[in-house]
Amino acid sequence: MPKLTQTIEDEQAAFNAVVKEIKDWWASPKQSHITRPYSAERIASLRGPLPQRYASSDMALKLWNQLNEHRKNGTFEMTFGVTDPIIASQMAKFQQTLYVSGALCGFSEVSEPGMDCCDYPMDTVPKVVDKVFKSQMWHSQRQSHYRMLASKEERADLENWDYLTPIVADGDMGFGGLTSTVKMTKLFVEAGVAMFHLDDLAIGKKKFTVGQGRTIVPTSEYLDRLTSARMQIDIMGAETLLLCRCDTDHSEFIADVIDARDHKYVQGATIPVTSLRETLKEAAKRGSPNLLAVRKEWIASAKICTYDEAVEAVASEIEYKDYISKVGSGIKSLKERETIAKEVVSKDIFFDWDLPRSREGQYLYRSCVTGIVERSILAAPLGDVTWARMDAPNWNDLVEFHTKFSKVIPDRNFAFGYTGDYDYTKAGFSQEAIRTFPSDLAKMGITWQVQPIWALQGLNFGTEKFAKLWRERGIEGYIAEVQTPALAVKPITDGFEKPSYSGSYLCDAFWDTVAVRDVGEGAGGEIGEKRIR
Ligand SMILES: C[C@](O)(C(=O)O)[C@H](CC(=O)O)C(=O)O
Repeated sequence: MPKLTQTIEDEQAAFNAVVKEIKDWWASPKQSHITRPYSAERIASLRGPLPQRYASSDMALKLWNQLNEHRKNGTFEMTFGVTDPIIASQMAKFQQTLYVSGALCGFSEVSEPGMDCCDYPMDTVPKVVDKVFKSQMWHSQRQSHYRMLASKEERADLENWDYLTPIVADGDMGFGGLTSTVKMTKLFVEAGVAMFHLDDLAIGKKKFTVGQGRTIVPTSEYLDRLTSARMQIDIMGAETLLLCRCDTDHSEFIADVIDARDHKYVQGATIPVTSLRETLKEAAKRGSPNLLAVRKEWIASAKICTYDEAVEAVASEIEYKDYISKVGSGIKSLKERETIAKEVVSKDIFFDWDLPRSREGQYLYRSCVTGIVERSILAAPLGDVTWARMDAPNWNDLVEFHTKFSKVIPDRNFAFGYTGDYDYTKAGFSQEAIRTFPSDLAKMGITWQVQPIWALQGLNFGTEKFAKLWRERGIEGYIAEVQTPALAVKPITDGFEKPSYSGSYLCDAFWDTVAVRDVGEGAGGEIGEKRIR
């Protein structure tokens, strides 16, 4: 194998040039809001020798401009979840962006379908992004070819859609440890994604069906996840946007207590009882039919609360005030809180956060808007857009989150998901409030809004209706209810003068181009003047 012949000086000069290029790039307007915990030198050393150019960068810059334009004007983008290129092509007419939803991919893009538990392979969503992005390129290609077959005058009446709608994708929790997040990020960038989101949920613990809440990871692990993705984007020299999603709302558990920033939200037992784990084990042995009820009873009997609440319950009013002022607003671990309480509270405080731990080791967590704001603000400098995913459309929580966040980091672009089974009436929304909800959200800076799983309701519903029609009315029903109205749409969808959902003229053009040699001079030169066909 030949050795590289470069001198050490040349190698150093080339390295220094890359470092400078990275530093200049990070100072550019699109990058300057990001704070990295690593140096340009480190990123330069992690780069390979053949710099690549990624379409992801073009799409990210396009999305970034769209979002900032919305932010300036108080307007917003409304998109929905898609995994199918056919649906994506029609969305280009009304949506500025597309969303590749993990939940939808888990249902329809894998050989083992299932609930949104993030248990599908790590490359599932990137592969769908790749498929959809390639379809966008293909639609752009066939459209531009078709247009260039027409004269300038004719072109004015032809369809001219922007099929390159930036794709936002679901990266869930990064599908493993640091290296999985790195690999997934690489796949997303290579696939042409404009932005993807990473959340703070614990891997393998995304449950919806057992009547228990979600589990988040410690703040430090969430930040590491985002940093891993940011590092990989930087290694690739891409502009890809990172959406920092925070799923702390209504989370019931935290996977670990390694980060003191989380301690004030961890709950413990304030009565010395048998541990929850032992209690459940005993109940299972006895054949108790409802372990969830046993758990509920245990939680009530152990008087579960946070450490500060435990202090409040025992201390006098003056002692508690003293305790709170000594704790202050900085980070204080449980140990530090206990030391302060020992100093200022005359009575003993019993607090044990190990007693309520689950059999998987999770700690009980108390979610609140302040906690979500704190996490999101710590995460923000690693990403470009923020999404505090809510379990329900709670208007007060939404206002509190976005107002508090914006006081610390103004002008942020936020995302919001209209999750499929949100009950707006139950959440107190009037018909009028539902109507104005999207624009009311936009007033708080929520510029990117998505209905992630429309396909599960909308497509299912539409397919069921058509299946019934086809069974009952056959081709007569098809012609009356599908074909005739579809062909009546002007301009004809994806088809121009000759209805064709498949862009057959592009295929013809390949034949024409290759066959030019046999048909003689001139055919290939007539583009823009005269049809080849
Ligand atoms: C956005 C989401 O992550 C998805 O996979 O589409 C889901 C969607 C949903 O549950 O409606 C989520 O919000 O967690």
